[in-house]
Amino acid sequence: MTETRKPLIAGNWKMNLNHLEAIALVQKLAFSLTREQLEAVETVVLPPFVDIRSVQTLVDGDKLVIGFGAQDLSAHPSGAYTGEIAGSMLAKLGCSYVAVGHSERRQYHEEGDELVAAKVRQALNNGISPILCVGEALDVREAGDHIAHSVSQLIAAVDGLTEEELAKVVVAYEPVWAIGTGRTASAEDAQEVIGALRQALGEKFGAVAERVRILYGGSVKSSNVAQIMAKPDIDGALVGGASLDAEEFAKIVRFPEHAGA
Ligand SMILES: O=C[C@H](O)COP(=O)(O)O
Repeated sequence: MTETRKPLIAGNWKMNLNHLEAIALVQKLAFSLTREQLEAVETVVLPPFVDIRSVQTLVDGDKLVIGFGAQDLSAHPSGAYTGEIAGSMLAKLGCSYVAVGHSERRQYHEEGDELVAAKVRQALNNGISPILCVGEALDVREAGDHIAHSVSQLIAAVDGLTEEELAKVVVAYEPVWAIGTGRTASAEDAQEVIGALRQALGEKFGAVAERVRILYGGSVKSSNVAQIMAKPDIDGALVGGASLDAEEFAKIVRFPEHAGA
């Protein structure tokens, strides 16, 4: 974490919580966090598509300083793509962020680098910041190829962007072996890869790389977030399981207060 990039904690709910449960969780979150805490650490939830309208109504109605977004979007702007959701639809709902290339999409829906790049493009075309997920599976890490693999996924997805567009992208390094397993990468392991991602962006795009926020994701909890956030290139966390519990998620957002505890 550095002074120049605002910390971002994003909760990816995955396929959990209906729209009523979504309202309850966001309300609890708003009660648990002060305006100062929410201004110090950008706090975002990524609910399932069907919850977004309800979350938008609550956030707008109560003027909450909580952002929201989606977990995926179509690579196409509109048309005959049954079941897909366009970036323009998410923008109309007030989404600020959308996860792109999550390993669960790459693994279960066979999303490759080309599709992920097209989704990044659609997000940016609609004024939404993609949270671009990259990261290696266990076999790749054991072979020692984790940096090359993650850098390659990153560069494939941002190739062709302008510097101004890149500045709006959020990157999330999520080693697949740490997702939902309770096995967190050490802060040093996360910094190693995230530092390499920033360096690769610097080599390709120049100084704007210092403005890009790069998050860590994979079994982040209130008990480990502070040590992860202490690393210089890590600007936040993409939280899965722990974001489904409002109190635990609020504790993660309050990481500056329990740093060193
Ligand atoms: O998008 C979030 C990540 O996949 C991390 O999930 P997790 O915190 O449940 O390990």
